[in-house]
Amino acid sequence: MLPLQERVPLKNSLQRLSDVLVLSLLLSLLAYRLVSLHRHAHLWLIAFTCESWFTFVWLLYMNVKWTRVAYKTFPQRLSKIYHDLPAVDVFVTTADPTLEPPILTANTVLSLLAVEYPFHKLSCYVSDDAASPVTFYSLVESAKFAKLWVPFCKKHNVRVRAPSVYFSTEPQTSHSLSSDFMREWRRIKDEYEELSRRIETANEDQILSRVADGSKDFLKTDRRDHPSMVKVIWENKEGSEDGFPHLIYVAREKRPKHSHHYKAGAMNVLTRVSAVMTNAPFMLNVDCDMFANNPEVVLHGMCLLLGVDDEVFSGFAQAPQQFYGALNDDPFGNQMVVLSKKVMPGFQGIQGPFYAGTGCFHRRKVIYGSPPGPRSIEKRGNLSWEELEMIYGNSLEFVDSALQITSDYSKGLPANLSSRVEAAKKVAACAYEFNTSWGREIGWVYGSIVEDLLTGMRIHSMGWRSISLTPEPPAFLGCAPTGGPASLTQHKRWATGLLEILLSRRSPILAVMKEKLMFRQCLGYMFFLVWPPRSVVELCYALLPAYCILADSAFLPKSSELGFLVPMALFLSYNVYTLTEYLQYGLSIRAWWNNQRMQMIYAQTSWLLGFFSVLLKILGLSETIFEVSQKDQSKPTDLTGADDPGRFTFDSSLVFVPGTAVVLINLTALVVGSMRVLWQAEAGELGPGIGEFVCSAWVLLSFWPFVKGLVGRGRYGIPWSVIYKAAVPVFIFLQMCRNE
Ligand SMILES: O=c1ccn([C@@H]2O[C@H](COP(=O)(O)OP(=O)(O)O[C@H]3O[C@H](CO)[C@@H](O)[C@H](O)[C@H]3O)[C@@H](O)[C@H]2O)c(=O)[nH]1
Ligand SMILES: [Mn+2]
Repeated sequence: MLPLQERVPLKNSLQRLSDVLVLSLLLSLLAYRLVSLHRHAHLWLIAFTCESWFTFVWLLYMNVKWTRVAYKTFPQRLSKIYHDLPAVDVFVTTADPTLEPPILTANTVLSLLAVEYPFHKLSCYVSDDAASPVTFYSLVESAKFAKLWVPFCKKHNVRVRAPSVYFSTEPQTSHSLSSDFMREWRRIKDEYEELSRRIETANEDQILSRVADGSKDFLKTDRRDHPSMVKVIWENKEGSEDGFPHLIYVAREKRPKHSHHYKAGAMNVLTRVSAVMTNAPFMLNVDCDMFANNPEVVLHGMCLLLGVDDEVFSGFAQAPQQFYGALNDDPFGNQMVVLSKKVMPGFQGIQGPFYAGTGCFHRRKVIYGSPPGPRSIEKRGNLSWEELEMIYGNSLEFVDSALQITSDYSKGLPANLSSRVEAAKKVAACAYEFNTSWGREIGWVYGSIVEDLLTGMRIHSMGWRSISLTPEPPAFLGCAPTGGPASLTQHKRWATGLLEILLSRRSPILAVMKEKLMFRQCLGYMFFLVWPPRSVVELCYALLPAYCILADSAFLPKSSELGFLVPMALFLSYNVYTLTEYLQYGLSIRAWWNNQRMQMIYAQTSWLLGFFSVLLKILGLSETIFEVSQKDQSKPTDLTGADDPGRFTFDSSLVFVPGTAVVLINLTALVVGSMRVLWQAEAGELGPGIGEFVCSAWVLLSFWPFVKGLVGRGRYGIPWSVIYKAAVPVFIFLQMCRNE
């Protein structure tokens, strides 16, 4: 029997050699500092501490990349082996109709309804945390359009099944001969344009008065205070020949007094609602902006989940996050190309990729806490009702569905969805999870706003491995945030959530000791989890050169000394090495530079704020919140020259304060330093040398968007309120330099 998947170890020798080269230079630098420590003051010690930390982070990064593996999948073999493919429940989450335009969600849903898979085996559930009638309306309208769209895609084997993307270009020439096709294409395009016009112009009042069917529940809904709503928008009746998957709208109950756990809470509700309605053994989850870019994506996913000798190897199958309509040269350093090409395969060589929150196929039983191996045929059936209720909550329908899943025995899908709506509403209620295992041993794990990493880590800690889904063309494509505020806020949220994980009782350090998390996988997770503390070290190191210039001292050897060669070689080889990584994947030098400098900016602004927000949480002064990213639909072509989408923008958020301070300090240092060089012919023995000046200039160059922000206008300029706030730390810093 032909295998459904193939494991491909990737060649690594050159990369390992370069990794070791950089590591040995780091170690040489540390050694040099140690032997010359006696000659220098406390600055040498600070530098040594920071550099030890960088060496540690480099080791973490090396560990992740050391053994890289990829998987190939062969979906065309699937139908020869399985006559009856398993059911898959598909989840889409949305939370805010202004930040996440409903037309985007509609496109994601349409792309999923049209995938190549037996359609009576798929059901699509949309969770709307805004309980927005506009989102509901747009799904109702999309379902009508799907009646044309899905058959069209299947008949003509359309490659990209998100209509907005498909219709953004003319059809490929192979079709253009047939006038029938062109007529149909135009008709459907017109229909789509009409659909998007209606969705984009829809306003709440209008909808509430127009859509009589099903929208009356939305009257008087406050998004923070309403009962649960579950609406079957489209039920794919048994036996129909050409149809498309079920489409169900879910808005979980929200009450101001009850914590709703953001996305993790939404995922748990989707898990339960789908369990009582269709109970598929597999689940696929995507964010509202992540459309299915490869129509065979579910088949590829099944190759990884079904095609393994032992299920333990694929607890879940994760596709890397990739982006659509991305700006040229990655100006905000968030397209994650190197991450998905280097780091994902690296994790694959250990215990498997981390769960990234979107583009992931899960085994339902894993989400329910079943361990791998023969023990997974669990005896939960022998538990008493009270015990089951303590685990799963008090819904008979849900417990029944969960027992089927954990015993690997499914009765199949219930015939009539509408009859399950009441049960579904019950499991979508706020109070359902009280005194149950939800959010701990069952479902998406609570306690961090980076719920994805945390949940994936729990799965790895149970001993499961995961597997990466990398079909060609890419499985899913989404939107990367653009502009300063959105990009920095996203990183701030991540840093906050990562520190929450690091400090929680689910920290990987504990999991490696007490559970089945592999040691190298733990180090892999640590590579991300150390972001927030890393911010402090990076900020400190970035201020060292300016400090030395202002206080007339040095933290680097003089250019005349032999020791100078070590940091210089390190600086050059590190940059050349990372640059070749970018060139290797066909990215530009600019993309490399943008990523280098954004990395520095994120570290010293977003991660730093993330670090402090967790401190405030620990002190009980504030809660951490999930700030949803703005999804931009604008394509680079829509924009005129006047409005450059790649240009860094600002607002009055606190996240801009540390960056502004860093820039002001380095500007002052460079001005003061150059004046001193001009006036004072002899440089002091202990004063700053070329090294300090280059480093300070390098920091300034990395923060160039902020330098431009100091003189920019409107949203391209740093607001005065931010500059005033930044002036305080700048002033303190300058005082410290003088007291030296
Ligand atoms: O209360 C909430 C908040 C968010 N979301 C959804 O969560 C998804 C991700 O939100 P987004 O603002 O796009 O965050 P990103 O930073 O782009 O998301 C990445 O990081 C998140 C963790 O911080 C993961 O949940 C995501 O899957 C992952 O793509 C979106 O579909 C939202 O609609 C909810 O359903 N409820
Ligand atoms: Mn997103």
